[in-house]
Amino acid sequence: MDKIIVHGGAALNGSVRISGSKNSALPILAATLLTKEPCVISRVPDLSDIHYMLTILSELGCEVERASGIVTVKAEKVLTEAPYDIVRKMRASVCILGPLLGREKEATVSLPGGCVIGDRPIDLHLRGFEALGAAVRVQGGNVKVLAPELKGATINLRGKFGSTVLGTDNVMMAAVLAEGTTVIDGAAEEPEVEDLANFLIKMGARIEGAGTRRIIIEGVKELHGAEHEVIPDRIEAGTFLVAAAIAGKEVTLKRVDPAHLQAVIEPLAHAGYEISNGKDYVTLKANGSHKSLTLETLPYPGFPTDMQAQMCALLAMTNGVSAITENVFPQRFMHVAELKRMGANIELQGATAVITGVDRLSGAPVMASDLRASAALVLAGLKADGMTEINRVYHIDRGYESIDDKLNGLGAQIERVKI
Ligand SMILES: CC(=O)N[C@H]1[C@@H](OP(=O)(O)OP(=O)(O)OC[C@H]2O[C@@H](n3ccc(=O)[nH]c3=O)[C@H](O)[C@@H]2O)O[C@H](CO)[C@@H](O)[C@@H]1O
Ligand SMILES: C=C(OP(=O)(O)O)C(=O)O
Repeated sequence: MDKIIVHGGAALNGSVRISGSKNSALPILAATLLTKEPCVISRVPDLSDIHYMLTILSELGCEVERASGIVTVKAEKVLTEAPYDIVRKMRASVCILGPLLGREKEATVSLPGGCVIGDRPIDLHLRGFEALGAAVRVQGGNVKVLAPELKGATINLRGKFGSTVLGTDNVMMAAVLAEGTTVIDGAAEEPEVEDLANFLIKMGARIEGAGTRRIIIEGVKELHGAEHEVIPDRIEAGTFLVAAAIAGKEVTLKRVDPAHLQAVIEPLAHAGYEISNGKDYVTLKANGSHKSLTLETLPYPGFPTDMQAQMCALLAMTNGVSAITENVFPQRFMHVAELKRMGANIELQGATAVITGVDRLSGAPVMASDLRASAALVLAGLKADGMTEINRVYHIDRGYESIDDKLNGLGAQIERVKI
């Protein structure tokens, strides 16, 4: 199990290339199950979650090849039951249900449990499958979906916390091969859903409205192979923007889509950071003094829950009193106790973190508890006095491609120690 040691105080300067999106690549790889023909996906990030997804595809019988960011999958024949040992390691494995149901009319995976960011039910996914005509059975920790035939339907995927990203992906992937028209109301509007739809359209699917709250799908008889490049990872990009705000002079993110980053750029600009962008880059200059912020996480195009922990780290070192309310996963505050161990002044009031900025944090041994919490600790360590030692780094490797090398390329002083 590796650990990361961040030596605080080094200024970040220069440019960094952002990888392809984890949260796009995962459902897109699952979607390759929808055709017997080969699919070629490029800009696939080298992450442990991607590795798990490729292992699941192999175990289901697909031929999988991977060479420097390009993955080829040929799903000539597929099994419909995913092995528990691999599925349990990654919650996003639930998104193989939709394509298997679409193609084989049945699928079984183990039910994802909750995780440290909170309860993570899949009731909305299942509601969508049932509306398409599937029977859902939960037994022995597995969920089985089964349909003699899938028929288009009107489905509302809005739950009490808003829509569901992977639920929208799952229902869309089942509906592309259903008979007739499916209307998904209350669909998630995240760019990753639109990216998946664009891939499905290249495969021959008929989909309109992805990226809006209403997606309309006309079922087709079969899909064919296609090539697709995954969109840039807006959460990795947002994380580097916040790193630049914490410890940067001038940092440019390359190969990004600035439109996807507005919810992070706007509050940073409001706080006083100088931010400019071109078609595929964003530059942040950390001149002058910066203001505290009041933020709340919301589904896209709102401020992303996947950026909340990193923003907490920045605001912990920003003068004044800030507040962040977590609406999407109200218990997603595992980073707070660890930031407090570094000297942050943060009080949790229900789902709101009230953060009183301090001048300096001090390095400490801290524990990564989930992906974005770990990223927040690395960012805090960039400016903390002394050494921050982050344990359980496997969390960070789920979602960041070489975060240590990329930050070191900007001037950070980070070591990865193999234990
Ligand atoms: C692999 C991937 O893309 N992961 C992202 C995806 O997760 P994921 O798609 O799992 O998250 P959802 O959009 O489904 O969850 C949003 C909210 O809906 C609730 N909910 C969800 C499904 C359901 O059936 N019932 C229900 O009540 C959840 O508990 C949560 O409160 O979107 C999240 C919200 O932007 C991000 O934090 C994750 O990084
Ligand atoms: C919560 C995340 O991922 P997952 O949904 O795969 O747990 C994330 O990417 O921040």
